[in-house]
Amino acid sequence: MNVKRDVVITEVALRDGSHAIAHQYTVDQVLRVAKALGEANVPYIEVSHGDGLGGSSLQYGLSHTHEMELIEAAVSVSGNSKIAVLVIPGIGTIKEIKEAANLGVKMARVATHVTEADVSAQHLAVAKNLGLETVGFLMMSHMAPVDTLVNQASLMESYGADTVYIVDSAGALLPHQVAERVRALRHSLSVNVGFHAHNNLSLAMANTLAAIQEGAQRIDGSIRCLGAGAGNTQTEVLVAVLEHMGIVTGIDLYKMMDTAEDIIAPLLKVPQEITRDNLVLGYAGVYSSFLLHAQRASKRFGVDSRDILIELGKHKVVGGQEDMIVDVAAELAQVQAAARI
Ligand SMILES: C[C@H](O)CC(=O)C(=O)O
Ligand SMILES: [Mn+2]
Repeated sequence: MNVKRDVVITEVALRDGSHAIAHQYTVDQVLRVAKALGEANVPYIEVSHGDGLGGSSLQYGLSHTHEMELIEAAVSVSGNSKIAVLVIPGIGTIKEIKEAANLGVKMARVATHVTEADVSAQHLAVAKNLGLETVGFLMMSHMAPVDTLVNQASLMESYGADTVYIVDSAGALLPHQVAERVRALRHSLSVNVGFHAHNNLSLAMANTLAAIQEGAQRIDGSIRCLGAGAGNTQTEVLVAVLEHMGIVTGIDLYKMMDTAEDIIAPLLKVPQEITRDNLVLGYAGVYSSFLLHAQRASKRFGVDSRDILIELGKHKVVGGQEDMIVDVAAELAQVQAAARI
């Protein structure tokens, strides 16, 4: 169905949601989810390991099924919806972008830490040459002042990004901070501005609306909130809210609600909630995908997972430093044991 969309939504449950289920998606699950999202007329569906192409590893978590099999499955059933992939340079390589493009992927989102846009140049250029739509994805955007964010976004634009995203990886931004960031990018860039929220402080919807009100044209959502930490902006809820605001997404609300209830909910071992650990992710400004790693370290070293997350926040640890979680937990265990003597 061809419809003019005011806001273009990328559904991320099959990528960001992979963090929440420890990267255990099966081909059968992806087939069911991607088919249903296609029937609901979702414009873009992102499929990859939670940490992007090439993420399956001991450091980030081993996938149940190779992501190229999942991508191929999604492409085969998604109808008019386009399949997107995420890639973090250094974790994913040019080779994987080419492989994904050969499988029929239409959009590549190149993600870097908010101060490291320069490492996206090569990956964006390759994706563009392959004819893919390109997105620059500035993770942990709460960690940089607005002028730095603008500089980094401009770099991504100069490398060929068709859209640059402000990514609130920790779910730490407040609505007025999102508004000022989107406003600044809209003022300085000629390309689209996007926003990706996490719901750790229960602000994903408010932040997303603030972004849209400031002119963000691309928005991420995850159906049933299936994303890292407390998940992302809940797609089906966003579709309903935007419909009330007269903003056209082109997505079928009833089909999304049914998919959330009948296909996604049964996948979840526990509902996506703002648990105390998720709340601390937002409160301490920690990368949402660190959640399961910190919980594992908590069990291993007998340290409260909240203490680990708060400490990681103080260290200003960023994506790619997952090994620091174990270091921090081990150190805390030592300090706490010494304090007990
Ligand atoms: C690789 C990360 O999970 C990307 C993302 O969704 C975020 O930073 O948030
Ligand atoms: Mn995310």
